[in-house]
Amino acid sequence: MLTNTPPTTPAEPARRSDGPAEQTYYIIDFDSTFTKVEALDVLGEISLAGRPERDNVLAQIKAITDRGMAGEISLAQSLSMRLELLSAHRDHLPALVEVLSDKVSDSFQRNRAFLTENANNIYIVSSGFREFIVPIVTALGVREDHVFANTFTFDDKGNITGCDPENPLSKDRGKVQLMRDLNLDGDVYVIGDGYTDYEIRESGLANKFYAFTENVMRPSVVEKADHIAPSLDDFLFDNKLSRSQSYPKSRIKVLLLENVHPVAVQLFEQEGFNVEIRKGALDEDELIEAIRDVSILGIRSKTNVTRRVLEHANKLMTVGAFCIGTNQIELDACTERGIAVFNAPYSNTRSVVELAIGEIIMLIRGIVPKSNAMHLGTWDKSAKNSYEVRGKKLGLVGYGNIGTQLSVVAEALGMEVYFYDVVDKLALGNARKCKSLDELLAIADIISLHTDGRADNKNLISYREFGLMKNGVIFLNLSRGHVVDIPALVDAVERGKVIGAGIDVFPHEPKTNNEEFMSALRRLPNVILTPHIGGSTEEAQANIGSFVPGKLLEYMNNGSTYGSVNFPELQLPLLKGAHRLLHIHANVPGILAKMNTIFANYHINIQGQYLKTNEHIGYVITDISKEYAAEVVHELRAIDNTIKFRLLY
Ligand SMILES: NC(=O)c1ccc[n+]([C@@H]2O[C@H](COP(=O)([O-])OP(=O)(O)OC[C@H]3O[C@@H](n4cnc5c(N)ncnc54)[C@H](O)[C@@H]3O)[C@@H](O)[C@H]2O)c1
Ligand SMILES: O=C(O)[C@H](O)COP(=O)(O)O
Repeated sequence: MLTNTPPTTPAEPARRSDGPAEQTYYIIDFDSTFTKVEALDVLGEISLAGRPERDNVLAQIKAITDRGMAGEISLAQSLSMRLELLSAHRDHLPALVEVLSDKVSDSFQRNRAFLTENANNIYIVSSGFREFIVPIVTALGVREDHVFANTFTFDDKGNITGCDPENPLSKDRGKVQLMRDLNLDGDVYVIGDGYTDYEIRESGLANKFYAFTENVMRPSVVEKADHIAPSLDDFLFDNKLSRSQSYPKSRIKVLLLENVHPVAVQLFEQEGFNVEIRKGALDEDELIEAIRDVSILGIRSKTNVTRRVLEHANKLMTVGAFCIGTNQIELDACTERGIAVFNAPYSNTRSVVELAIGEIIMLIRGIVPKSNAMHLGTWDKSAKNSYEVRGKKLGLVGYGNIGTQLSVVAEALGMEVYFYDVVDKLALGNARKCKSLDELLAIADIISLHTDGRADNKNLISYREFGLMKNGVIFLNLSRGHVVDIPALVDAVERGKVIGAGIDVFPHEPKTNNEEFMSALRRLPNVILTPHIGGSTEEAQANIGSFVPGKLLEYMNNGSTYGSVNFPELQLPLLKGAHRLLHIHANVPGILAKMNTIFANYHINIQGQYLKTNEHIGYVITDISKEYAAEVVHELRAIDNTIKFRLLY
């Protein structure tokens, strides 16, 4: 006997645009498929809260779940073992439903329309329990009488004692039995993460089994599947069903290098992208190998995205520098290929400023040699060559985001600030502008570099520049390694021209933490060496980890390029009730006219159109009504000088 009544008449045909068969039924599992979690694990967390044995019991419950899902123990065994451990009560169920309603799989949340539009053809078949499944799935449009699951048994005090033994779903191969009883007339597609879902296909009662891997990937299940569905979008795309994503994001690869913050990984995964992470940087050849099928690349300061790399990056649409500097990316080559580049221009500014201030104080007091000596047992209490920063002249080379913020904080400590920038910048507070680099170098007691990493800045500070500085100057470089000529700095330190230096960036930096740092600066006195950590604070990395994906996702989902370092900047309205055509082309005359001629020829109603160009490319976004001939897209792609074309809906 079934715990709920199967429909007595065949389900009505669903309203689908262009589905695979006349009558197709979708059989969907609940735990770890419809929701991200196993409900009995969550019930255990609730029912065992506050008990000393909680963690131990929860681990046992999870292990039993996994063994059951992988087909290692029978379903009946798995159910009864877990229920016995749970100590759950009827009163725990509302809390369970509340937790589960927040744990609906992201791709199911996104595709509610599929669930409601096809409600007559969708069945939930689960070894879970109706008591929590029905409220969750019906809220998203599934019919209550299409939910087939177990039911709990309770004692007279309301404790959960087990499950109704009459229900076929409580038994081994229960889903197979249920599908036999349902006797659906048409194609049957099963979507699930467990072995019991595959059993339906194995028994010949389904045409296809889709292993759903958005939440868990079970190798023993995946190897049996007709298809692997990393998300519901992927399943819908595969079956040409209406869906929320024009192209399933699970088929779009994101490669994140250099240990970017986990929040970034989470943001891309939440959106359904296929994310690969690597801890270190890659050299050119390694990146060429890794980038072939990548659409979104995330790097930090050590991965060079060269023209040669880009020649192998046929799918690449956008690059995110999870840092401030973009000198490691060949921006012109990206632009020519229609690849939009974004960075995080302010997220670690404060961290660099704080390190600079800290180092200035440490260096001017000679703390590093004093501390080193103390570690060797030497007590050298003296004020010689130890100074306050108050009243000292701080010279900033580069007065951008970091330079200006350092200027403000340094003034608060009583320093006199001088700056030199190639661009005419507004002086903040009492800071004084210098007319030339030479003027600044001659005036300052402490010199700190904050220029960007453009190629022209190579060896900006070399023998001549050190020669212009005061004797006994303090020197900091937290900008880019190539800005300082290292042999000249070594010479200046050895001659006592520079009596203290703080260096965070180097012309050659190790790719990973396992490589040795090689530099002529090693072992020089009163020189603080740090491994390019100016921006490496928890706060900065978390800020960058959410800021940059925000930009990349806006570009991918909406086409907006606001904040791009190489694309014409456009902040676009959200796409509603239209299809959005994104056309990137070389900036030559007449492209917009050609596009609009195509729209006119096909009588297309334009809902909105936006154009922006820079010296290299033009970017045209056109929102059009949903009904149009497929040839329109082909013709737009074929316009001369088209670099890239994308369709969003
Ligand atoms: N050490 C780290 O971990 C770390 C962290 C963040 C940023 N950075 C680096 O710090 C530097 C500054 O960052 P920002 O955010 O202030 O950049 P920014 O672009 O806001 O400012 C750079 C300024 O330097 C000026 N400039 C360029 N070349 C110059 C020159 N030759 N002489 C004088 N001025 C020149 C520019 O006009 C600009 O005003 C960048 O190189 C960035 O990559 C390092
Ligand atoms: O450009 C930057 O923001 C800094 O150089 C920091 O780079 P990182 O992310 O590689 O530490």
